[in-house]
Order: sequence, then structure tokens, then C-alpha cells
Amino acid sequence: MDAAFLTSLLQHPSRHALLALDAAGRLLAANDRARELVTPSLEAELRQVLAGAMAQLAANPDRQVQHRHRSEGVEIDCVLLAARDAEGDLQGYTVSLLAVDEAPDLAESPDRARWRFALENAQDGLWDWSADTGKVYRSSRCMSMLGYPRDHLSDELDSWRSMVHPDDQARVAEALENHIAGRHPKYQSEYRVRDARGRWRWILDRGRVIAWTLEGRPRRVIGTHTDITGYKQIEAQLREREVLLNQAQHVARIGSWSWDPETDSLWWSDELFLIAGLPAGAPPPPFRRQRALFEPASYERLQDASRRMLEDGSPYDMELVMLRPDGERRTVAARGEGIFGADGRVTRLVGVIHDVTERNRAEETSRWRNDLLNRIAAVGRIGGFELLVETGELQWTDENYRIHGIEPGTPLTVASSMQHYEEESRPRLLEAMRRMIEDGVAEQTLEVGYITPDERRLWLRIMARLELRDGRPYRITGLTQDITEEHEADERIEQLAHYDTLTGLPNRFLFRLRAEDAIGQVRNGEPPLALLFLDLDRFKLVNDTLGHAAGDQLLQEVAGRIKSCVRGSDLVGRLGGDEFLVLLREVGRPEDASVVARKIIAALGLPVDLAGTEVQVGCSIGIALLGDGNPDLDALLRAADTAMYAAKEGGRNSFQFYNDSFFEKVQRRVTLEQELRQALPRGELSLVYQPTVCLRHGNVTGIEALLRWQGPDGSLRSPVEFIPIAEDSGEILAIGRWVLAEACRQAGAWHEAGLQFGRIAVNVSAVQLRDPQFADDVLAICQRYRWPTDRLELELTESALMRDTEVLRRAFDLFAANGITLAVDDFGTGFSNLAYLHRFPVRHLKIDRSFVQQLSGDGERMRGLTQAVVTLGHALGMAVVAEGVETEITLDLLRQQGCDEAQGYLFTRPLAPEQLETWLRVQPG
Ligand SMILES: Nc1nc2c(ncn2[C@@H]2O[C@@H]3COP(=O)(O)O[C@H]4[C@@H](O)[C@H](n5cnc6c(=O)[nH]c(N)nc65)O[C@@H]4COP(=O)(O)O[C@H]3[C@H]2O)c(=O)[nH]1
Repeated sequence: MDAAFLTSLLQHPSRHALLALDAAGRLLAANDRARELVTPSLEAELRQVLAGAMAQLAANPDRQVQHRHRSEGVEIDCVLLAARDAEGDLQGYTVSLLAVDEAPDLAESPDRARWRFALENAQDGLWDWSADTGKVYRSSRCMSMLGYPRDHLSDELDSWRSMVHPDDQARVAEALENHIAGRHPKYQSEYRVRDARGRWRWILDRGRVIAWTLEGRPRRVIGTHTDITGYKQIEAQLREREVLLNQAQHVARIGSWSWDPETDSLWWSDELFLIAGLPAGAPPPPFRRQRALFEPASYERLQDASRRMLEDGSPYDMELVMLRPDGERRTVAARGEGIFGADGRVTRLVGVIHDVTERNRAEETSRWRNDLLNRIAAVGRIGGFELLVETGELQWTDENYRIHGIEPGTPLTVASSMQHYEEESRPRLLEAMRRMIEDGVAEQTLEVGYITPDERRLWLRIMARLELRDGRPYRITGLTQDITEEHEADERIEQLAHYDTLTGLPNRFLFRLRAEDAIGQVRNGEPPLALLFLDLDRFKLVNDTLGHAAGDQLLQEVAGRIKSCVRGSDLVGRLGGDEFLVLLREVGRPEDASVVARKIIAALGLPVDLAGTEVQVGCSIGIALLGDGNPDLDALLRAADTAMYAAKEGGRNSFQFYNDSFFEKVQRRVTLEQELRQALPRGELSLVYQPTVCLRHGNVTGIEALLRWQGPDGSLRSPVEFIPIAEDSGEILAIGRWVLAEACRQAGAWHEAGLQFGRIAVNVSAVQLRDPQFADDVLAICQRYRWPTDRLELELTESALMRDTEVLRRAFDLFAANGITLAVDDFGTGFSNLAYLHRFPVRHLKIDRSFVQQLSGDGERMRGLTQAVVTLGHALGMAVVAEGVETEITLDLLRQQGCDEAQGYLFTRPLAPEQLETWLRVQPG
């Protein structure tokens, strides 16, 4: 301070003695009163006192050190203050001294009265503690704010402490101690005090030591009490709201911030610290240091947006990538906007940062999963749908649209979705829906036919499940699967299992099912049913000569023609090979069945063009009617089959109704066929022999071997009966070989025995002739029994010779070369074509027995016939043999007609070998 001012200040009239000391404690100046009061002895005493006080002030320049000094019966109050310059540096000390007896009059001055009034009426209470008295002064407000009377507490220090909340007492004491120890410049504490009504009220207690002793202890402390209960409640509410806001932000992963451009103060919510990966509680990083919080590109965008927002308050909303200090990346949605003041300027910027990392990841996963599901649905051709029962709202997945051939997204209703389902499927679909909605059936699966808008026919499997809400049908969810291929495969399997692959007709299995079904529906013979059993004639020939492909084509053609002859309600099936079945439903009369049979025969009689070759086949049809004798399908089948055989017997291209006698015949035939197979191995076959005699000389010209079969029951069976069976079954080949061998062996034996009999004749079936091996077999047999081939004659029927095949030609060439001759048996019964007589080595014509036996009597016509045969035979250079000559008359007639040889009972019946031997020996010459 300027010395002039100091001097001036010290000249003021004052009852205080005032001293100014420099920093070293040397006296700089003093007023008059000081010069009066401070005697040299007092000065010496005070120096010691002042030294301690100055040391204290040097360390705590803000303090006021007070001391009451007693000297020579006088009490003096000393007050010391530090003097500091503008920079706060210590310049020195000031000391004021006042003799106690000179203390001012305690009578209240107007100023003091005003202060007291202010104190008593202030909102805050005042307390003042003095170390000198050890008492506390409390203004009346200290008590009234708690609802106590003014004198509720004594002026002891501890009396107040007893009202403080026990939990707060230690904290209060600590705060006071910190101040007194000089650690805190002021004492301040918030604590609870019990009020007159027993409630806790919050008090803000603030104070300061205003005077210190020379020893550095507080001499006087003054403070105030402020009732902050209201603030505390608001603060608690605010804190609670802040906690709630923080929790909400945490749950939502939303942090918020606000910035005041005026003060450059930035605030972050706790969640924003969490999102940024920064420790909460620290001050948020200022804008200029936020670069590290974002990826560079994100930061640039945020900068731009923030700049614009600051300029004109325009808000932003963008997705950014934040970088946490540990390197973790977080995707955030950032939004910010400006708040405007009354003057239109931006007064505050606020914003939120929403951490959407998990949400984005979840969305990504969900997108991926959806995409995967869609792809799986597309691969599996599985569509999904949902129907809200209440509103009828229908939703389809894209794949469901695609399956139905409808553009995805096309608006739908139940009615519009129904229109493309097949007629038959629609009611089933509606019924399934009804069952779910009305009857509460939980699940339904059905397969339905569907025609796409572009006319493709699909099979769809629909699986639906009902969902209830509050016990009522709420929603039907389901899958649609395209099972067309599966269905078609099933149909194909069904087709293969039940239909003949070649003709497409039901096979025997399906025919049986349907026929049994039809038979099952017949009541009291109504409707009458007829079964036609149809067998093609000459089919084997076509197959053998033109090949299987042609045979297949023929069967397909036949199937078509049969179907064209019957009604749609009739049932046509293929039994296998060249056999077909027709079940006629509702045949009015048996004749109706014959009408159909005739129609079929006529249709199949028309030529078929098989790859350029015209072929004509016929058929034999057996008909059986459902009735007493044929109660079921099996009986009906057997009967129709039997009748078919009868038709074949009766001549091709005909039909027969089933009757019992024929059945017996067929039965016998079947039995014979089975027994015949065993005849050779069982040695049941034997040969008898019948000679042929020369009409001119009476000598034996040949012996014909005739087959005999004594069955297992001992009965003798006629070759007329069993030879055709052997031919049909193929057994004739083995039997024929045996006959030839046995005949040759026997002939050789007779020859050895010196018997004269010319040739040995053996009957040969047409079936044997077709065997390419036959000619070689004949030669081999002759060789084996050393029988000269030129003494062997083969008897053949006319029909066997009619064919002209390579096999036949080769055989006859071989026979001609080896001198084996042929006889035409039963000549005259055919007369169709005599050209064969030239081609083959025929030596004898045998006139059929039936003609010969009619010669006697008035058989004029027959005589002409036999004469013609004889003439023809001779013209061709052949000898003519008459069969079945039983009488001399006949013999004479034949002789007259020039017949060369004869055979018959007149000479002898066919004889066993030993009998014939005897017979031969008695013959002349
Ligand atoms: N009423 C009458 N009948 C007479 C008279 N003289 C002979 N017969 C019979 O007439 C048949 C003559 O044989 P076929 O015309 O070759 O007719 C034969 C022949 O076609 C066939 N057959 C017989 N044995 C064989 C054989 O080993 N192989 C083949 N493939 N067929 C044979 O069976 C047919 C019948 O043979 P069989 O029953 O033995 O009947 C024989 C014979 O017993 C007569 O004066 N009056």
C-alpha cells in the first residue's frame, strides 16, 4: 500500500491501537493510540506473542488471529491479519489492540439492531461459537425451522449434535475437523436433524473459523443452517428420475448428450459412456477430441452434420460406426438437433446415440435365416400360408404363390384361392376348413388337385394346423407341398401294378379286383354278367415269323379293337400272352353276349398291317354267364376258359357258351395230358402192327406200326384221342422218336427172323415234321437199328404236307436222298392243293377209311371218288392203298378199280408183334 495512504489511515481517530509490520515483523507505522498504549515493556511482551501469530499467518494468510493479553493488570484484545499484495504475496501484518475496559459500549447500536432483525427473520439460522466461552449462540431461526421453541436447546455445543441423525454424525464431525485442520477452507455439511414432529429434516450447515488462537486453534466459528429438505426431496426425485432415465437408456441402448455452445459445456448420459466404452463419471471428451471415437468415414459425416446443425439447427439422422478404446466396433444410429432461443439462435445442441449393433446383427441373422428358409422352401417346393379365422385374411409366402403359378404379392381371398382347385378337390378343402373352424379339429392333411392359371395340373399336399386364442379358433397356419412328381410316380407304379404295359388294359390283378367288385354288386342275378375268354388264333405264328415287335403291335391293335366292340362300362383286361378277358355288365339275354362275341370275331378278323405285312388273325371266344353253376369269378373264369377250348375245337373264329359235358371233356383232356407225360417213362406205350397186302399178288407189301397206350388205370386209350393232346403239349416229339425207334427195332428183328414184309410204315405227326431235328433223328434211328432207309415209309396227313417251309424241304430232300418214302394218310379228306404231291417223295396214297367203307352198297359217288384217287395216284406214278377194308366186296371193287394195295380187318386187325409174326408165317409166299 502507498505510504501516504497508510499514514492517512493511521491518523483516523480510533480507540484501537493500530500497527503495521513488514513481512519480517518490523514496525512500519503505528497510530497515536498505539504510541499511547504500547509501552516499551508491553511491546517486549507482545513481540513474543506476535511472533507466533505471524508464523501462523504466514502459513494461513486468510486467518484472523485473536489473543487476549494481560499485562500489568490490563487486559488487551489483540487481532492480527496478514497483508497481501494483488498477487497474494505476503507484504506484512497489521495488528489492532484494544484494552478490554475500553471495549465499546454493549448497548445496541441502530446498526446492530438492524443486523439482529435480519438474523431473526432470515430463512437461514445463524450459529456462533466462541472458544473463550465454550458456548454457542443460535439464532431463533435455527430452532424455528425445526418447529422448536427458541430455548429448546441449551447453548452447549453437544446439545445440537444430539439431534443429528446417528448415521450422519461421523460425517459432520469429519467435515468440521477437515476445516479446522486447514484441509478445507470452509466447513460445509448436509445432514439430517430431527424436528419437533419427530421427522428428519435436511440441513445445510456451512461455517468458518473466523478467529484463531495464537496456537492455531479456532477461537470463534460462525455458521448458518439452511433447511434444504425441499431441495433434497427434489434432488431425490431428480436422482430417481435420472436413475430411471439411465436404466431406460440402458435397456434401450440409447445414450444422450447435450452441448451448450455458450459455455462449451458438454453432458453425456451414463449410457453414452457405456456405448463409447469410456468410464462413466469422467467428463465426456470434448468434440474436438471425439475423432478417436468413430471410424474415419463416420467421423467425417458426423462433422459435416454437426457443422450444419450448428449453423442453422438442421437435424441429422444417420448410422455411424463407433470405435471403442479396445477396438470393438459398434454400429450406432445417431440423431441430433438444435434448440433455438427467443432470438432464433441455436442455444443448445442435443442428440441421442442408439447402439444398434445387436439389433443389426439380429436383423442380419433373421434376414439370413429368412433367406435360408425361403431358399429351402424353394428347393423343397414348400409354400406357407396363414389364414386369420376372424377376418378371413389370407397370407401366402412367395413360394406358395410360385407353387400355385400366381405372381407373388397378388391379393388373395379364400374364395379367389379356391377357384383353381379341381372340382373334386374344392369341397374336400372346404370341408377340412370347416372341420377345423367349427369342430375344432387341430390338424388336417389332404392331397388335392390344382390347375395353375397356365393350365398345368398339379398335386398339392396341404398340411394345416389350427391355433386357438382364448379357446377360440384364431389362425390356421400351414404348408403347401408340390407332390406332383411323387403322385405321378405313384400313378406310374399303380399303372405298372395294375395295367398291362403293352396294351394299357387292366392286368389280371386289376381285372380280378374290378370283376369281383362287379360280381359283388350283383343281387339276385341282377344285373346279369357274362365273361368272355378270348384267345387269338395264329398269334404264335405271327410272333415266330414276324418277330416280337410285330407281335406286340398286333396285341395293341387287338386290344383297341376289342375295346371298340364293348361299352365303356364293360371291363376289358389282358390275361397274358394272347388271352384277353371281357366282362360284360348288364347283358339282357345270353344272346347279347353272343352278339358282342360275333362283333369281336368280326373286328379281329379284319387284316392288320404290321410294318407293311398284312396279317390276319382270328380268335376263339368262350362265354360263361354268372349264375348257379358259376357263382364266383374263379368258377366263371374256369367255365369261360373251358368254353374257349370248345370254341377252338369247334373250328377257329368261333365262340362257345360253356356247358357241363364239354367241361368234362376238357377235364378228361387235362387228365390225359398230365398222364401222358408219364406214359413213356412208365413204359405204358406199345406198338401194334397191321399189314398191307398187294391186291395183285396177295403178298405182304408193308407193315404199319400203330401206337397203343395202356393208362395207369389199365384202360386202353385210342391214339385218336391222345395223339392230338400229345401234339398240343409237345410230348409227341419224344413219343414219335420212341415209335420210330421201336418200329425199326422190331422190323429189324423180324427181318433177322427171316420174315418177308416189305416196308415198315410209321405215322408221323405234323408237329414232328416242324422239328428241324426230325430228319436227322430218323436217319440216326435207322442207322442205330441198321434198318435200311429204303424200307422205311413215313405216313403223313395231307395237312402236314400242305406247308412249304425250309425245314420241311430240307427234311424231304434228305428223305429222298436216303430212299425214305412218304405215304399220304387219309388222302381225299383235304383236296385243297395237290401241288405238294410233286414236290415231295410221295410213294403211296392211302384212301381214307371213311371212303372205302362206303364203297359197298349203293355208294356210287364214293366209287367215283376212289376211282379218281386211284387214277390220280397212278397218273402221278404213285401206288394207291385202301385203308379199312373189311369185306371181300369192297376188296373186289378196289381191285377192279386198279387199287394197288389194301389194309384192313379183312386181312387182320392190328396185332401185337408176336401175333403178327405168327400171322406172317402163315401167309402164302
Ligand atoms: N374200322 C376199321 N378200322 C381199321 C381197319 N383197319 C385198320 N383200322 C384202324 O384204322 C387206323 C389206321 O391208322 P391211321 O389211318 O394211320 O390212323 C391212325 C393214325 O393216324 C394215328 N396213329 C396211330 N399210331 C400212331 C403213331 O404211332 N404216330 C402217329 N403220329 N399217329 C398214330 O391214330 C390213328 C388211329 O389209329 P388206330 O386207332 O390204331 O386205328 C388204326 C386201325 O386200327 C378196318 O378194317 N376197319
